[in-house]
Amino acid sequence: MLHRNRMRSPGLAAAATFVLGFMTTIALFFFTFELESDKANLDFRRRAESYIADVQQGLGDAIASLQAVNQLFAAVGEVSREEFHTFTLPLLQRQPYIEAFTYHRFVAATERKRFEAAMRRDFPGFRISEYKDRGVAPAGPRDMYLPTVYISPQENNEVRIGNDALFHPQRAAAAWRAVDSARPSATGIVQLLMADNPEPTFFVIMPLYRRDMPLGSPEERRRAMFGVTQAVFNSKNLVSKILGKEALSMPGIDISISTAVTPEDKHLAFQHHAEVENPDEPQPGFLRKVLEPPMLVGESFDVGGTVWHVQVSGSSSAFIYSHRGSLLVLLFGMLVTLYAANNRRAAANRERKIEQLVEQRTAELRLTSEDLQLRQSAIEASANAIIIVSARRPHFSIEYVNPAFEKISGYSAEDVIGKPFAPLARPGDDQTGVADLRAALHAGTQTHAIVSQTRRDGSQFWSDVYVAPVSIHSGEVSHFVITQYDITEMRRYQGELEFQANYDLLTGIANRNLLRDRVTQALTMAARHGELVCVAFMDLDRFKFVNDSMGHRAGDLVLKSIASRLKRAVRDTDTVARYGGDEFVLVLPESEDVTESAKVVQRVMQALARPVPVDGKDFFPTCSVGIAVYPTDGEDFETLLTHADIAMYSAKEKGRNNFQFYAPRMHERAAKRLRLEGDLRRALERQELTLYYQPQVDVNTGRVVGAETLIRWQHPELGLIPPSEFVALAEETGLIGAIGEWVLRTACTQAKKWEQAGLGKLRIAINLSARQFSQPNLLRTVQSTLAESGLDPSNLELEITESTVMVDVQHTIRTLHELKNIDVHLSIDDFGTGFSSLSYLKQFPIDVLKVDQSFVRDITTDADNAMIVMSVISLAHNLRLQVIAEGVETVEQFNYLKENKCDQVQGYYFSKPLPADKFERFLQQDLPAEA
Ligand SMILES: Nc1nc2c(ncn2[C@@H]2O[C@@H]3COP(=O)(O)O[C@H]4[C@@H](O)[C@H](n5cnc6c(=O)[nH]c(N)nc65)O[C@@H]4COP(=O)(O)O[C@H]3[C@H]2O)c(=O)[nH]1
Repeated sequence: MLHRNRMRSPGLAAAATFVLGFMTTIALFFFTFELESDKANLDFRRRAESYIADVQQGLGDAIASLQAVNQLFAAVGEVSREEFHTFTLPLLQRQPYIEAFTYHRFVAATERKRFEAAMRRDFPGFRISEYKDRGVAPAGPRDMYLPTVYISPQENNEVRIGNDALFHPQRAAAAWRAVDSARPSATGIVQLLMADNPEPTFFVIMPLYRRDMPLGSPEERRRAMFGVTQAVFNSKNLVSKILGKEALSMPGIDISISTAVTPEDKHLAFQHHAEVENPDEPQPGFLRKVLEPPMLVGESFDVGGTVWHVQVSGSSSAFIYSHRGSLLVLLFGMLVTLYAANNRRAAANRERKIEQLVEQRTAELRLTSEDLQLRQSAIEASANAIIIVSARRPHFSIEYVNPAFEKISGYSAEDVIGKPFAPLARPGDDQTGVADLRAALHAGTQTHAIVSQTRRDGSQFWSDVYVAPVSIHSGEVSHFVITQYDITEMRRYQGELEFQANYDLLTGIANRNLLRDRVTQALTMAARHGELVCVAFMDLDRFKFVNDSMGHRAGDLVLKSIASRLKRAVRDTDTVARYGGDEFVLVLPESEDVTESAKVVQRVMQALARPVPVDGKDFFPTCSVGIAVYPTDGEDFETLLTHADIAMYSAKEKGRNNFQFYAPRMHERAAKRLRLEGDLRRALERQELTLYYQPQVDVNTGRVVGAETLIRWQHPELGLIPPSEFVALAEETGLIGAIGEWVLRTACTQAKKWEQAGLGKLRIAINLSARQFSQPNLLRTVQSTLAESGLDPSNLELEITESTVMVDVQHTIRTLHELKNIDVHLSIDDFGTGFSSLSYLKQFPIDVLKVDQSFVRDITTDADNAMIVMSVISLAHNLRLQVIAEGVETVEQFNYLKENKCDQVQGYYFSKPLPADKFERFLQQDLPAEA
């Protein structure tokens, strides 16, 4: 990957392209350069050779002209000066590079004078001369002279006439060489002795021989010689004219011509340097020097016995001119290279960006793919139903459902794909939620609604439906994601919670919360319409006994039954509420007067009074009712309820099973009761409770056989309080448990003391409350107390009221048997007031029936009561039970009981209940106790 990235580096790619392009360009450049060089060389060589040929030709032509002059002399013999001029002047015009043609005659020293004399005819003062000190002087003496006779053009050259050619060594040499060889002979470049401007000059000399003389050898030729013709050339002009302006203006071409008579005697005949095209141009650098190898063509040829060497060389200007193509190639190549490199870099950049983009997209796609898989899995795994519906297809048809949908609705994906979303498809569905969903789908907005739906099996379920619009590409909504939360359970639970918050779970009627609401509502309405509202507080009489002795299940049954009776007994507009335990509240709104409300309450009480069958036996519920009326007894819920409660206690105090309207005075009693309750809690520890004992007398012997223990409360402020004022309170508050144990312990201990004191074996009777009797630890408590006190169990009698034993007969039988098993005496108290049946009585392992004092009270005046007492005594005896009558106050009562075989009696007739010490004295003084 790293390697690939490196290859994709735009810089490297560009560099590689540049190097490749550069090398190609350089190769092309060199290739083109080579071609150009070859061509330039070729051109140069051709041109140079052409120049050399021209020079050679020109020199040849010049010599040919001289030969023509020489031929004139050969042909004519003696040539006059005019003929010479006539002949040579056209030649000079035609070949301007020839400076002059001359004719010279060999003049021996002997002939000098004659010759000079002859010449003076045309040229006065003529003398054979020579150059000396930049001037002309008569020639010095020598054997042979070769003076100029004719010179063409003569004008301006007359001074040269008579000049001895042999005076000049090079010319002399050339003259003798020409004579000896009979060929034209050229001097090398010589310096004209007379010329102000020392131009490079050379002479070509041709010999003239006398006719008809042998010329076979140099000697013969010397003998035949009489003169020479000579052409004077200005080599610079000569070459310039031969080559012409065109050649000499050729840039980059240097021409150099030198002549040499001998290799040592070499002179420059012509020198041409190419013109510098732009003198300001910098001099060629190293590269140019390397690239511009010198081009050189040189050739030597013979001109009249002189070696002419022509050398043509190429210069830089010729190079630049020649290598324009390769430079263009180089320039163009470099431009193309740079362009290509730049393009490559841009392309590499683009490639890299594309690759990066592709990699990024690939990574994104991978992530997206993983992300999609995760989301798909999440959707599949979701516990909630997820449905995707099309926003474009008609009826918002379903495109996808997840497994949770299938599980919740019972429909498979195949069932619903392509079909409309069910709640929307159900015609006539007037649920508000469905309407909201439809509206949201049509509007392309999100919403949430709770709707009821039908499962495949037809069952209903509730779902919280969320609709969210989704757009895949454009901003247009393409789909909706519908999420369904099955809230059936939650709603049920919510319903339950709401129900629990407002209704009593056991009975299903209103609880305190709802009661408060209903009362508050009723009060608001009543205040608006000037009506009354009655609040009736009902407390079941003796229900706690039912609950404690028969168990909670039985108690619950009773409460349910009571609640349904109450519901049925009132109007729909009335409220029946369970306030707690066995307390119920009736709210009777829109009452016009209290009499009407009182009638309703009475009707309710009657409805309640019917027996409730519980575990095969009938419970006869009664209730005590307190009524508070709005606005007289209070204007708010709390006040009305408190006052109704107080009135209810008043009803209880009035013997239960009645109703009382609240009266302000009740308040005091209620307050007292409250205070008593508080004081009673502390009474035990403050030792304010005390026991009184009432003697029980054997009817036949008249002796005290036992004592009933009756509790008293020595209140520090209220004085002695009878049990009727606090035992019920102790029952209701549960204090009876501790108080009962204290009574049992104190009484047993007291009886043992009396026994130990020699007052005889008295049987101590103790009242057991219903709550005590129903307590599971009763047997253990009795056993331990007997053990602690040391009292013989047979000396302990436990009194249980008839109503208590009848609450739960099975429990009674079981408990009584347990107590009987430990040899404790058992008696049924208040017999005749309850609803005992004979069959039950037979099952109870009891010893004594205690006739309630209400029967005894009228025994002598009320035949019915007398009859009842007689029946009870008879019944008891039949069951081998003893009978004790309580509340015996008169001798008549005693006698009647005695006549009717009552076994024992108890009452004020013998003694009121006495404190222990008094009872002890009573035993000692009034009746001798049975030893
Ligand atoms: N008018 C009249 N009354 C007579 C006569 N002889 C006895 N009495 C009263 O009759 C009640 C008999 O007790 P009970 O029926 O068991 O009725 C008792 C009993 O049910 C309950 N009680 C008393 N002490 C205790 C106790 O220690 N525990 C429990 N659970 N209840 C008790 O309180 C009730 C009332 O007790 P007391 O006020 O002591 O009233 C006693 C007694 O003082 C009479 O000749 N004429």
